[in-house]
Amino acid sequence: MIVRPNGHLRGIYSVPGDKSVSHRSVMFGALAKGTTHVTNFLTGADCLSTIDCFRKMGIAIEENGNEITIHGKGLRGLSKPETILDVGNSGTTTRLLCGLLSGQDFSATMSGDDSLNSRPMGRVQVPLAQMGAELVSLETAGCAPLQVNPHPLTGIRYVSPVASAQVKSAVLLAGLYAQGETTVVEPTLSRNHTELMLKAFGADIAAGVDAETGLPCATVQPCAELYAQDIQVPSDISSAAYFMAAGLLAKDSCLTIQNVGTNPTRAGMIAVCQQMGGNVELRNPRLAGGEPIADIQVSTSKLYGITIGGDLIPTLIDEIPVIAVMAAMAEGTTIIKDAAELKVKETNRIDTVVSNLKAMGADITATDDGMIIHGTGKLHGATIQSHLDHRIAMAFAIAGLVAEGETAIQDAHCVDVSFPTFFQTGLFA
Ligand SMILES: O=C(O)C1=C[C@@H](OP(=O)(O)O)[C@@H](O)[C@H](O)C1
Ligand SMILES: C=C(OP(=O)(O)O)C(=O)O
Repeated sequence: MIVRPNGHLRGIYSVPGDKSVSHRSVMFGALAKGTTHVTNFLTGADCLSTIDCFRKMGIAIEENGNEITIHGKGLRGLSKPETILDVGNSGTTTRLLCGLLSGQDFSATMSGDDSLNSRPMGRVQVPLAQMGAELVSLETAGCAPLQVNPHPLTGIRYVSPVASAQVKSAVLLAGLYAQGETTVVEPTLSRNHTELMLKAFGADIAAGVDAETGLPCATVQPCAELYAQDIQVPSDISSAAYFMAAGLLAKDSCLTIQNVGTNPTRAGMIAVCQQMGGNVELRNPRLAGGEPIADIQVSTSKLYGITIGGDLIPTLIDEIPVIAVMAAMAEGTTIIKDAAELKVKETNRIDTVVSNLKAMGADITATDDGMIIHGTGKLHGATIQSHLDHRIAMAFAIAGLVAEGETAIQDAHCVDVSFPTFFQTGLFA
């Protein structure tokens, strides 16, 4: 994909449904009694992998554009898949399924693409094994392909070393099937869609502060049954982030992104844009399907470097590649720290952001847990290696909009994972 400079970005844009909520709508809908209708479902490759896995476990799912209907079979209604479950590129599918499959009375095997099969699964294997689960890495220890064998589960209190919603969700989902209650404590609060949605589906689940550590925690009780819900998926703030960056950076621009989910565990991008000096306004804030949403208006702004770390990181972890692009175009130094989790995404995003921004002329250095960017306010076109990482392809397409000359994004089709229509949205000339 060749991207050329573009400006005067004006008007109202829509981005697809939230990836995290879309995955969970299929999973919880499949485990619920009754029929779950979902609107604004993300039809990206990752969520289609989740649909495919549940079809292989006997769940009927109808697709009609971005509306889907899931004919749930109840908490113990899944059947043994006849083939390997193909989890594609999706870490969320894999790790949440690790928890959920641990509670079934059949064996199942999951495998994904090269990127997925090299990502760490020990982070869910360890707590799930403490619950009694049996998850066997078939090729490389701590990685998929993974076979999950049936075994009775006991509730645990797990103090997670990482703020990861995927780890938290895997343990809580296994907890639905365990004897006794299950608590997950995390170092800082990660996205809480599992807690909110499981509660809506009828689970006995509560979030709070752990008395012993003072850290965020969630506790789930063993569950008899979940019940079908209608779900309106908010538009994905992680996808809206590219439009926010484009609207702030491109010349003479003022654009609005509609119906974006602004759940505080996801909304760090808004705070960062404002702290960098960006004109960002939330219009018409309201609730849709239990989640806060708003229309986000941004306009061309002079940006300044800031320090981003601590509790903010889990609320914008997937947006860091595009935040790094904003930092390169800003005045002053941006320090991104406490973000070592970037190393275990679809690529090592510290490396892929740093090497690609360097190729575009930025002054950027990798650190152990993030990066330091000395903003120069300019970038030049280059050939960008996406390494098949959708966030890298999209972040650098935005860089290409404001760089001098042409930018070529290699393997740009990988945007399909979370935003299939990205290059047709009107941002690109
Ligand atoms: O739970 C989820 O839906 C997700 C959690 C995050 O991963 P971690 O929980 O591993 O940080 C995020 O990067 C991913 O895109 C989606
Ligand atoms: C990290 C991501 O997703 P996952 O972990 O589900 O592959 C992402 O979408 O940026």
